[in-house]
Parts: sequence; C-alpha cells; structure tokens
Amino acid sequence: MEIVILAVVIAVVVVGAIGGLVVGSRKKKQLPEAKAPSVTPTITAPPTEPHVGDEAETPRDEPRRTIEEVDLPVAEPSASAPVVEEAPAAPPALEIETPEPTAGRLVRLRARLSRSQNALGQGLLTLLSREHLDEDTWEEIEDTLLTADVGVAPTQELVERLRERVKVLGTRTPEELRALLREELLQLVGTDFDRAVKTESGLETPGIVMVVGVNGTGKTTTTGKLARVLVADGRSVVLGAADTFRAAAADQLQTWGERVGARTVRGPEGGDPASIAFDAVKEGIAEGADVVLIDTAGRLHTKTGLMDELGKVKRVVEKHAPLDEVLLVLDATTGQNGLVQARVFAEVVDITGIVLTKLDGTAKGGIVVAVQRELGVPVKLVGLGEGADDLAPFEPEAFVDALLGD
Ligand SMILES: Nc1nc2c(ncn2[C@@H]2O[C@H](COP(=O)(O)OP(=O)(O)OP(=O)(O)O)[C@@H](O)[C@H]2O)c(=O)[nH]1
Repeated sequence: MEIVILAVVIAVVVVGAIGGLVVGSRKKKQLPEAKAPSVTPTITAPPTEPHVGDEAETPRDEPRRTIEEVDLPVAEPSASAPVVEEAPAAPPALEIETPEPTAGRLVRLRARLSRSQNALGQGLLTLLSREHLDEDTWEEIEDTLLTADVGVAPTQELVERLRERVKVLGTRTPEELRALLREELLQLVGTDFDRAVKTESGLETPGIVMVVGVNGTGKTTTTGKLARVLVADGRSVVLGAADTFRAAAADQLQTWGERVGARTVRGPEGGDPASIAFDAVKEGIAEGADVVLIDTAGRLHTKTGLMDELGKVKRVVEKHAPLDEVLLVLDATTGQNGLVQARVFAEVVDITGIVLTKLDGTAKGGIVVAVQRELGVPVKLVGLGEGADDLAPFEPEAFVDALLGD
C-alpha cells in the first residue's frame, strides 16, 4: 500500500514539474517591445477587408500573451476629434517670390470676375431679348441695374439711352443687342479716366502712395499685393506700417514685404502713425527705393479723429516730398455702405484712386460706376481673390466683357 501511495506522490510531483517548465518557457517568450506612443500623431489606415482564400485564424507564429501582459487598448480618437498629422516645423528662412507679371491680369482673372458678375450682364441681355419690350420689362431692367449697385442716376441714364437705341434699331439680333449693351456699359464705366497708379514722383525722392480705408476692407492685403505688383514691374518698394491700431496689421504687412524682399518700417502698437509714415519715407529715400507704400488705420470713430490722423500723416510725409497717390480701398460686397465710407474719406483727404476689393465675391459690379460717380475719381485696381497676385489693374473693356459673359 505504501508503495502505491509513494508512486502516486512521485507521479504528481513529476507532472507538476513538467507543467511548471511549460508555463515558465511560455513566460520567457519575448514579447515584442511595447512601442512608446510616437510624439507625432499619425493617421493609420483602416484594416483591409479579408479576401476569398484568406486565413480565418490568427497566424500561428504570432506570440501569445498572458492576460497580465496584454495592455489595455489606447482610447481610439473619436470621430469628432480627428488626429491630424503635425506638419514639420517650417524652416525660418523666407524665400523671395517672383510675383506674376501684371499685364493682362484682369483678362486672366476674368473667369472669376464673370462668375460673380454674370447675373448683371446676362440678366440685362435676357430682358432686352424679349419680343415685346413693354413698361414692365423696362422696369425689370431698371431693377436689375439698381440691384447690382449701379446707382439711381446712372441707371436712369442707361435705361433712357437703351430705350432710344432699341427703338431706332427695330428688330434685334442677340449680337446687335450685345454690342449695343457693351457700348453703353462701357460709356457708363468710362474709358477716359487715367487709371494708372501714380508711383513716380518725377523728383529724386521715391513715389509715395498712401492707402486709406476702413479696416476689414482689405487695406493691408491690398498694400501687400500692390507691393508685389510694383516688384513684378521691376520697382523697389519700402512699406510703412502706419496702421498701428491693430498689432497684427504690421506683422501682416511685414510678411507681405518679406515675400518680395521689401523692407517694412513699423513702430509699437498704438504708436504714432505719422511718425512711422515719416520714417518709412526717410528709409525709402535712404535706400534709394522707387516707391514707398503707407498702410494707414481707418478704424476711427469720428470724422474729426480720422481727419486729424490722416491729415497729420499727410503733413508729416510731405515734409519729405508730396504724396503722389492716395488710394481708397472699398469692399465691393458692402454696396451702399461702401459709398457712405467713400464720402467720409473724400471729405477728409484728397482721394486720387479707388481700389475695389472682393469683386470675386459679389454680383454687384455696378458699384464701380456708382463710386466713380460719387467721387469723380477712377477705380484703378480691383481685388479678385485672396491670392497674392489677385489684384489687377482695372480695365473697362475687360470688365464689361466679363459682365456680359461669352
Ligand atoms: N475674396 C477676396 N478677399 C479679399 C480680397 N482682398 C482682401 N480680402 C480678404 O479680406 C480680409 C481682410 O483683409 P485685410 O487686408 O486684413 O483688411 P484691412 O482693411 O487691412 O484690415 P486691418 O488689417 O484690420 O487693417 C482678408 O481675409 C483678405 O484676405 C479680395 O479681393 N477678394
């Protein structure tokens, strides 16, 4: 009996030892090292769908892990918080860009212009093509022009002339109507203005351009784009960040300048705009630059404040040399509000040219006509997008052609 008991004990011990060896050897199997979460988050591809013939089981050579060794899964990013791969830090050095040439820019940007302006041109052509041009149709033509911000007086003039010419014409082919409308719109926009931005002083000193307008109209952007236009035409430029109202405006202008290798003169936030303008012109003279562009602030609550500030900038700059151009920047999408701004600025400073920005974002191209009438000053440049080279010299023919579409 004792022998039997002894044999059973030995058997249990032997089986236990073998079992222990097996577990131990499993534990010793090296698990792949747990990867530390990478610093740069990455987007992983979703698992691919299994194909016909693929193994249904986990491959057998995959290491097995005990429950203690299995880490809890890292929380999956939720759909609302996508993991975005961080861009590598940009190198600090800025490359100097070569802006696009300015000749024919409006023609190049025509698609963008006509996309937003077709409502006016096509609307007029459709109405004029009706078989019977009754009073209601003429009223609709008038409404189309007024809706496009052409203004009351120019609208009435145009409708009167169109009525007369259509009567004389008798039957109308679409080609004749198009030609007639083109002629009349061109006359309304005006082909006699000198639309060149005056950037040459005719003196030893650089040409001086002051850019004014309510903040948010695209003033700083326009100053930057204009610097590019000038650089593209082979001129050297110094920028004056006299918009000290918003600190970011000076940074923004400086960035524009750096992209084309133009120096920016700036001062402290809330500093005196006139002294910055003065220093910018001084720097322009010292550098022998061709043009100095001065960006100003327009966020002033009273007309007197605006008058004081812009008047001071002008007086101080003119200690060096006279201003050659004062450009008023207006946002074309603001319609009548833009006209009110134009009136206030015109009372404060002698505007010599208008820049209409954001013409790509409105079908109200009639503002070109209205604002010229209001101030007796030509639109010289138009903004047709947020891109660096989306500022074009204003050409009446290209503009009217864009209104009428192809
Ligand atoms: N679509 C479009 N956007 C434009 C155009 N011109 C300027 N913008 C945008 O208008 C916004 C305002 O432009 P800013 O140049 O900052 O305006 P600002 O008048 O200088 O205002 P401050 O910087 O506060 O002085 C920016 O987002 C520009 O990219 C344009 O012609 N078309």
